[in-house]
Amino acid sequence: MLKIAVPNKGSLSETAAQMLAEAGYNGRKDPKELIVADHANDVEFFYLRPRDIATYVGSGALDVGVTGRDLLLDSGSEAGEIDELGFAASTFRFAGPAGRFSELKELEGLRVATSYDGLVGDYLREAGVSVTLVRLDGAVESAVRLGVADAVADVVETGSTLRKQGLEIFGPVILQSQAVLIGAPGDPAPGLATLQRRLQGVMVARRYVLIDYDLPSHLIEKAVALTPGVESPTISPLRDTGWVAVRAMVPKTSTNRIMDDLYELGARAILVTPIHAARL
Ligand SMILES: Nc1ncnc2c1ncn2[C@@H]1O[C@H](COP(=O)(O)OP(=O)(O)OP(=O)(O)O)[C@@H](O)[C@H]1O
Ligand SMILES: O=P(O)(O)OC[C@H]1O[C@H](OP(=O)(O)OP(=O)(O)O)[C@H](O)[C@@H]1O
Ligand SMILES: [Mg+2]
Repeated sequence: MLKIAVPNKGSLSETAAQMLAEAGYNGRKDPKELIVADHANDVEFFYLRPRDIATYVGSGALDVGVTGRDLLLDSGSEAGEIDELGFAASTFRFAGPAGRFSELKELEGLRVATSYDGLVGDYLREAGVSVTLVRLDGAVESAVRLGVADAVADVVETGSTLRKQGLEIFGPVILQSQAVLIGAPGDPAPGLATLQRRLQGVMVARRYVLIDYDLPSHLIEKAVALTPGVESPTISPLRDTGWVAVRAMVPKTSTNRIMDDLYELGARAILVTPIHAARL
């Protein structure tokens, strides 16, 4: 059975569980459950703290896991990143009191608060800047106001937590992070390829919709440029010989723009349907 580590709490847990459910796996029903066997799919789920997942997978105790790229790098574990999972996107940045810092080297000799001391320590060592790291568990944006640090290094999504504390980002981007599937060192575990294909299917189903439309045949080339599909759009004859029906996958976020452009071009009966599941 493939042993899969899943975040039990925090910002990754809900979407990770949802993706696995959409991929056809039977996860836990009771949030107090820590280990759940899904015999039908020949996998076993281990619900663990997101920060610990890389440690378990890196040691080989578990085959694969869902965690954040930032947590993986912070752990220093030997687990490897297998696939991006397309959620929990963030950047990892330095921040200080508005207007105080403009360059990384200005941190030399100062105190930097973070929950990711492994990641930040490695980064600053590489950059040749020597600081005192203040390791905090969370809410690090308060550290400057409360006087325990001169700057912070933390996860930034919208930036609103920083702004509310009078902080602003400065210096280079430490990392672009998102949720990732990680694997134990060595040969891929049996069953891993199936898990990967299923998760990729879920990502496609979340990211794309199907668009169908009718079109005068002489406009095919122009319409196909608007909806190239993933491989190539399907074009079927209509009873009226001057027209064709076109079907293609398009990114969900551009649906309305594409519908406007198609209508403008001369397409009619433009229909959009969600994709329930996919294997490409
Ligand atoms: N606001 C956010 N936007 C996107 N990703 C985030 C956000 N906050 C945390 N993450 C990501 O979630 C992961 C951290 O998850 P974890 O559950 O440990 O922290 P948390 O959500 O902050 O929970 P906790 O309440 O324990 O601090 C990291 O990969 C991090 O990049
Ligand atoms: O840029 P923003 O959109 O404001 O999001 C970033 C914030 O979200 C997370 O905090 P979380 O709520 O997990 O609290 P924590 O700091 O205690 O982990 C993260 O640690 C940042 O503080
Ligand atoms: Mg947090």
